[in-house]
Amino acid sequence: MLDIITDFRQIQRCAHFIGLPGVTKTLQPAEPVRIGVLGASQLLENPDIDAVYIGLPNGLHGQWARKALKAGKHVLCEKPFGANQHEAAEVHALARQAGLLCREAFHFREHPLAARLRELVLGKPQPGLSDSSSPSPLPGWQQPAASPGGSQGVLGRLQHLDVQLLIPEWMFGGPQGDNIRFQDQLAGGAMMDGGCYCISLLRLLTGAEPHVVSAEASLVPGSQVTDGAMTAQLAWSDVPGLTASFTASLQHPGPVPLTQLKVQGAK
Ligand SMILES: NC(=O)C1=CN([C@@H]2O[C@H](COP(=O)(O)OP(=O)(O)OC[C@H]3O[C@@H](n4cnc5c(N)ncnc54)[C@H](OP(=O)(O)O)[C@@H]3O)[C@@H](O)[C@H]2O)C=CC1
Ligand SMILES: O=C1OC[C@@H](O)[C@H](O)[C@H]1O
Repeated sequence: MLDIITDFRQIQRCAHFIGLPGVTKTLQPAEPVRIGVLGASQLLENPDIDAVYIGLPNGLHGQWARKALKAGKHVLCEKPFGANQHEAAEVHALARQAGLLCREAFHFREHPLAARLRELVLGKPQPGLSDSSSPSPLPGWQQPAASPGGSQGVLGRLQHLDVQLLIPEWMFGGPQGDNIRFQDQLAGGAMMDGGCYCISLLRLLTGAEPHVVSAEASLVPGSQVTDGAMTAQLAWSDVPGLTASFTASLQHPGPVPLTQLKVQGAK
């Protein structure tokens, strides 16, 4: 968050940071950033504000992204930027229609490590905000490449990728607690929390859209929809021979988080 504000300070039109009660009071940036505290609706009505960051629980992303876009604001929204496919498509369409940027906060995609990984695995540079030559009406938005078949990294033709994002139960208090990650009505669950990173990474490293072959969720006690862990097998219909798997968990028994990527190529 502070990095984002620091960046905003380089841009004249974003010199003022205005936020919600309880958020801004902990920040003490140097002049000339001016801090104000407004309610959310006032914030969206303010013509001096160009962009908003939505750091709410998952189940509220869609409705606030819609409100912000309708108010003419660019949006940086926490991941996942919709609670379901319908909501994500609606927000995406709204942003395109309005010619506004709506960016999902997968910041790992902007790190040099991600660029290097993509170069190694796919042999292609990374699309993204850094590509200022993009003619897209939404800066930084690009169609994923149709297929990774034509391009190869150091491992040769890609065969299988496996991603693990395992968070120990103690970190968020487990399903008995009140963390947003375990709330049905806030679109919680391991798939929504960590699984979306796994899919995002797989899309980044292959440049193509996977589909689900099979998936197995372990639901948290008392819920019909919130998964404590999710394992899935994926494939790519336009890339024969390429498969992937991932596991996202909020109930990892280990003492520390585990994030791991394994890539198998033909070489
Ligand atoms: N990109 C990244 O690296 C990270 C992304 N995230 C994402 O950020 C989002 C928020 O996660 P996190 O910060 O842990 O969440 P928090 O539980 O800390 O809540 C964040 C904010 O949402 C408000 N809020 C919480 N519950 C409700 C509710 N029921 N109704 C209205 N407002 C509510 C909180 O207000 P109050 O304080 O007043 O309760 C708080 O301001 C999630 O989508 C998560 O996936 C999270 C961590 C890292
Ligand atoms: O970056 C993150 O790491 C831990 C997750 O639970 C969190 O929501 C996520 O965004």
